[in-house]
Amino acid sequence: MMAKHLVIGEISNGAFRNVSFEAVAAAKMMDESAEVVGVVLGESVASVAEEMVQHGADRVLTVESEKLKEYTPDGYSQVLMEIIEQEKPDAIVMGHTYIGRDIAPKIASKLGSGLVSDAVAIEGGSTFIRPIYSGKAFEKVAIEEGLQFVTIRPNNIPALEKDTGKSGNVEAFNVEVKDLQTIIKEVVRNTSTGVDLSEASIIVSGGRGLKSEENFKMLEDLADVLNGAVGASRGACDAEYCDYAMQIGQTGKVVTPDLYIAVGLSGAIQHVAGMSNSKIIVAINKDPEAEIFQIADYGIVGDLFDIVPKLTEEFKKVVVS
Ligand SMILES: Cc1cc2nc3c(=O)[nH]c(=O)nc-3n(C[C@H](O)[C@H](O)[C@H](O)COP(=O)(O)OP(=O)(O)OC[C@H]3O[C@@H](n4cnc5c(N)ncnc54)[C@H](O)[C@@H]3O)c2cc1C
Repeated sequence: MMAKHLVIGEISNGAFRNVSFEAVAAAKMMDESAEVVGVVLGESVASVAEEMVQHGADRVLTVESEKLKEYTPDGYSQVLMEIIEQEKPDAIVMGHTYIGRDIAPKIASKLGSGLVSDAVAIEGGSTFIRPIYSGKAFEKVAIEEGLQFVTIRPNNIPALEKDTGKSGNVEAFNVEVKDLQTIIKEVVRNTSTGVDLSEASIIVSGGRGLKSEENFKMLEDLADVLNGAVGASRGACDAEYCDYAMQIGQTGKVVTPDLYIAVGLSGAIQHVAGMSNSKIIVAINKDPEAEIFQIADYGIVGDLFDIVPKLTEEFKKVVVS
């Protein structure tokens, strides 16, 4: 019998987070012949749900309710449990985002299943590779029987190419959302650029070497040219040069962009824990002994106040936006 893989999509600001499509690709990698069923919860999500089909899902179930406008653990777990009970999937895949990190263990415990969290690659369909010890090592976890429940780290498993010719196969799943124990009254979004840090393919990250909040603008200019996002070390956040929402590291966000440009930050172990799996790391630091150079693919030793504006100007000449 054909296996069924449920992929829980995520909407942010009215559009899918890219990890939703990466999760569809992961579900296919786990079993190419499986039926992949997308799930989207939210207030008015039916209009965008088709995009999951265009990225490889066979069909998509939507649940629309004012109560699901913002993520709440009780609202989501109640609805997802009903869908899981009805659909009886062989696997569940979702992003290792703040929602995935919160809801996946709750649902796994309700189902009495295991959970592989934060997978960055899949081998042979049922062996998952995940970082351990703050990214210093990787472990392989094989699921031998029962439900395969996995969260995947954004930006690691490539999404399938979008086929805009595909359409249909979006169904409303009827479920009454019970009264919530948590009511979200307001969401204050505090990000420096339009690009989501955890999904950005290019990140320009600054440290205490920037010396002031005004100087951080320099990084925004560089990030804008590259269509990237701006991140920071905790040193920069503690010094109030930028908001803690931008902190990368052990106690901040974990990122895996294609390009990470570390500017005026020393490369403390707690910072490296959040960015060492970036595909290419470029470090700019005036101290040739700075630890960041030990993990950098390319290093520029010099004064960031000279180098960053020059880089921005040079990239402006070659980057076609
Ligand atoms: C429990 C715990 C959790 C932590 N979690 C995190 C975390 O999640 N993320 C994190 O980042 N940190 C974290 N830290 C803090 C971490 O240990 C470091 O203190 C912090 O990362 C240092 O920030 P920094 O590199 O910006 O500052 P510094 O270490 O002060 O480095 C500044 C760098 O800028 C360079 N510089 C100065 N001026 C210039 C210039 N003009 N041009 C070029 N280079 C220049 C200097 O050479 C230096 O290397 C944590 C610490 C603890 C104890």
